[in-house]
Amino acid sequence: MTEFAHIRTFLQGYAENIAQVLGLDVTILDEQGIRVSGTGYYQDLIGLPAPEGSFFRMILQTGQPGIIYDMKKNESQCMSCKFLHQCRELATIGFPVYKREKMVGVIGVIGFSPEQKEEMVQHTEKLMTFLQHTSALIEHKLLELEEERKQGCNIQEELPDDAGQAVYFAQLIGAETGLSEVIRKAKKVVGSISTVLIRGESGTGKELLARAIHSEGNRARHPFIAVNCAAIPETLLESELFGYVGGAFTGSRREGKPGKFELAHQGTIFLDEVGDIPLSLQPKLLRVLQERTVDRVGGIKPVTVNVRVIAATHRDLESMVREGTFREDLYYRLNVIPLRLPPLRERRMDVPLYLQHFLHKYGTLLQKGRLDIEPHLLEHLTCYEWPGNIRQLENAMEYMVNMAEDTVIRVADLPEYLEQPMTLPDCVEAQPGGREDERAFGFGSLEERVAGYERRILEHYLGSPEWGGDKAKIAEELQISLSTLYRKMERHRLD
Ligand SMILES: Nc1ncnc2c1ncn2[C@@H]1O[C@H](COP(=O)(O)OP(=O)(O)OP(=O)(O)O)[C@@H](O)[C@H]1O
Repeated sequence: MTEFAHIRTFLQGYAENIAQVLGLDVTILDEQGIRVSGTGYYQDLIGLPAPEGSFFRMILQTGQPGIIYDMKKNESQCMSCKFLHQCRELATIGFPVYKREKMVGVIGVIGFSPEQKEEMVQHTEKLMTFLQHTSALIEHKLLELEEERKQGCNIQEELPDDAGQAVYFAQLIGAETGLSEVIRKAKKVVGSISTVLIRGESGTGKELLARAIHSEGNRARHPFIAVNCAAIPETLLESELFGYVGGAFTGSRREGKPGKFELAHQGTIFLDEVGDIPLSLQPKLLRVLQERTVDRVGGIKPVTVNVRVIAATHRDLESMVREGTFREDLYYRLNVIPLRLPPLRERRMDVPLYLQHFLHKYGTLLQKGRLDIEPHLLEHLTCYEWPGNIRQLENAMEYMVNMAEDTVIRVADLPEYLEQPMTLPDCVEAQPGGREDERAFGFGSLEERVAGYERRILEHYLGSPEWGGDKAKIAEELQISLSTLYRKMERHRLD
């Protein structure tokens, strides 16, 4: 774990304040060259490594502050940075951050416009002094944290690595379009203790929204603890959530262990997939929500916790209540502030924004530079249903950027399961600019279009109740052998 792991929220907040006051962009890298905070252009790249050979990496190697006015005229300083020729930075000043003489990161201010550059040239000395002070302040913060730990606040030691990962509403793509309504509501409750229930299909950004509510509220300095209730075996979930006292059961730690509610003290607990909490544990969760006290397994003394609860689920809790698999009282206790994240297919106008965002992200991460998507492919990706929502779209873009042979993403770079949108004439029709021949025949090479058509035929027969999934009969109807049918099904990943 790097030194900055526990102060990411602090660093991002600090970077944003500096950027606002100076009118320049700010970025901070940790000792491994990972961008832990950034504003403007660099905000999208938080969490990603800075390119090898870049100016800030050089500062991490030499430990010396540095200034560059016009990267392209200073190739020696930017060494072998793969991004040199796409670099839009006109002026950069970087300063190392130390903790007791050990370098732990680098902070920099950047100008992208000629006016910003001019400002930086005029005030180089002042900016350098300012960064020096900022670097000292970050060191002070790290030492303070170390001191707190020494004083026995060992809860911090147990926090997962991502507990401090700050997310801001402005970072959510779609914040000004398809998500504006839900974000408007969420912003109203950032400072409240009331329980929030986020609904939405898998991959719609429920955890990201929960993190933004935490990061922009008054608990941001304290932990955000995420628990996926569906991923933890039922037998362990109770002790994971509520902790246990020493010797509570065979194999338990002698000194006992705090549960996630205790770890989240003063911060936020995110109960993901809350609909999967077994009925047997629901009364205990209800008690925490009502009384804000936790009973450790095997314990007799309740522990008071000050925790904001944000829960999320893709399940239909109302039906579960009717069926008796989810307690009604718990449902009402959770559903105080309901927020719904719409699936991508309900906000197609946002899809191009996500495509561009992930193109930029993976273009940078995979050191491929600036990439574009063929215009008609962009249209068809916008048409696709994206059942896995943003997560699926992100993975697809990562695949396509890997496959791209030059600076343009083409049909040939699509993952196989995405060949489907090429055969969605309705969607093309719905798109302004969809050409008549595309509406009739899909798009891509002849082979790709025929394959798409074949897939639709197979899907129809295999899915139709009339044929009842009887492959021998379907093969006969299509006048192919059974083994050919299986081969084609495998090719199209149908089963
Ligand atoms: N609005 C958004 N802007 C940018 N990226 C997003 C957005 N929403 C989601 N993502 C990205 O999509 C992925 C899935 O998001 P997240 O884990 O928050 O979804 P989820 O609804 O909690 O999924 P699940 O229900 O499967 O746990 C993450 O990589 C996240 O960073």
